[in-house]
Amino acid sequence: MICVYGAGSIGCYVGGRLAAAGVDVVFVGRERVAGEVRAHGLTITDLDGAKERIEAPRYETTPEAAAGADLVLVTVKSGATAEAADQLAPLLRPGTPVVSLQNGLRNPRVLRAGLPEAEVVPGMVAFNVVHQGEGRVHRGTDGRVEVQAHPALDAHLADFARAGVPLALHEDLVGVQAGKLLLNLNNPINALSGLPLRTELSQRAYRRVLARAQREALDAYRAAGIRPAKTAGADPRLLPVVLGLPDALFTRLAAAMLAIDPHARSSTWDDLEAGKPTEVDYLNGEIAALAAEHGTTAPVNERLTALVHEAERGGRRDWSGPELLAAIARPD
Ligand SMILES: NC(=O)C1=CN([C@@H]2O[C@H](COP(=O)(O)OP(=O)(O)OC[C@H]3O[C@@H](n4cnc5c(N)ncnc54)[C@H](OP(=O)(O)O)[C@@H]3O)[C@@H](O)[C@H]2O)C=CC1
Ligand SMILES: CC(C)(CO)C(=O)C(=O)O
Repeated sequence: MICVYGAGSIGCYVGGRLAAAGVDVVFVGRERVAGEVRAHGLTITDLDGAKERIEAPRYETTPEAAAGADLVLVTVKSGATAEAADQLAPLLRPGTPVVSLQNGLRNPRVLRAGLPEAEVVPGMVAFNVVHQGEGRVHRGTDGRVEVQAHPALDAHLADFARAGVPLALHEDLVGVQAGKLLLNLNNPINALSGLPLRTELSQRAYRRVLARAQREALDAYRAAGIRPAKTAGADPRLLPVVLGLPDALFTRLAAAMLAIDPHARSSTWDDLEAGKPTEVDYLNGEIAALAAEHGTTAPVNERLTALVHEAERGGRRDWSGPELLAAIARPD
């Protein structure tokens, strides 16, 4: 049995694809989602027009449903990882593979600390998923599920491939996570803009904010000896340059970056919209922390983190690009 622990957008999508392919999946999550799934089943769609239905998925709301799982996919937001590990620790057999399918850099470390007897495997989801209510989850971009190669996963690879969510294996995921984080530095910008991702990224002023956040991240990575992998098909060092191009040129040269469902938004926007704390401390906040650890600073990422915390407390979520560009240039 595969357990999806923290089944929201990503968990329902990946677990739903597996369940639709006949894999034995148990979803563990909140009553809010369980109620939807009980009433409507689970419907999985994507930007290519695919649609799958799971009439009666097994969606449970207590940790005990994870007991004895052969594989656990952790899909809680980063702030809930330590709690998830504490809940899973007494329930899993030693050696159970536990894959973190989360953004940021530090979740695998947190899981290892809380689950010393499990085989924790770093992973990452490169595509966007929107939870549309009534048990519907929609993949709004292309992208793969990336994981670190581990023998404990071998028995499951065929299931993921058959389900249409093949695991892309890497010898070392740190560079892949660091590359993905460069894209996730856009999460607060998107959330603060109040716009869908495609509309936001089509505007140069927002992209210039992102480019600045990425330059700080690249400096912090260099100081920390982290080599980010190719991201969105590009050398990470070129990303800020491409983002800074005028709109007409960007639209032509970086069409792949705009191949996003017109309604898709960042998971940080989802959290603000739902009135929940965001993951920003594990995204832009992680870059600020990494910079500080290595004796430099990342003021743009610090400022974006602070603005998202203000938004969590009811602050503005309708920043225009030029306003945001001015705000990151200004000290607090
Ligand atoms: N959504 C997206 O497009 C993408 C997201 N990601 C990453 O994937 C990860 C998951 O994101 P996403 O699916 O959007 O998050 P969601 O908030 O949609 O889903 C996580 C779910 O887990 C629940 N949860 C939290 N703690 C527990 C617990 N201890 N036991 C059971 N359930 C729990 C949450 O409930 P509650 O909210 O009540 O705490 C929530 O329903 C994040 O790291 C995110 O950054 C990566 C790529 C794209
Ligand atoms: C796919 C992407 C980059 C979309 O913003 C994401 O990871 C998120 O929303 O958290």
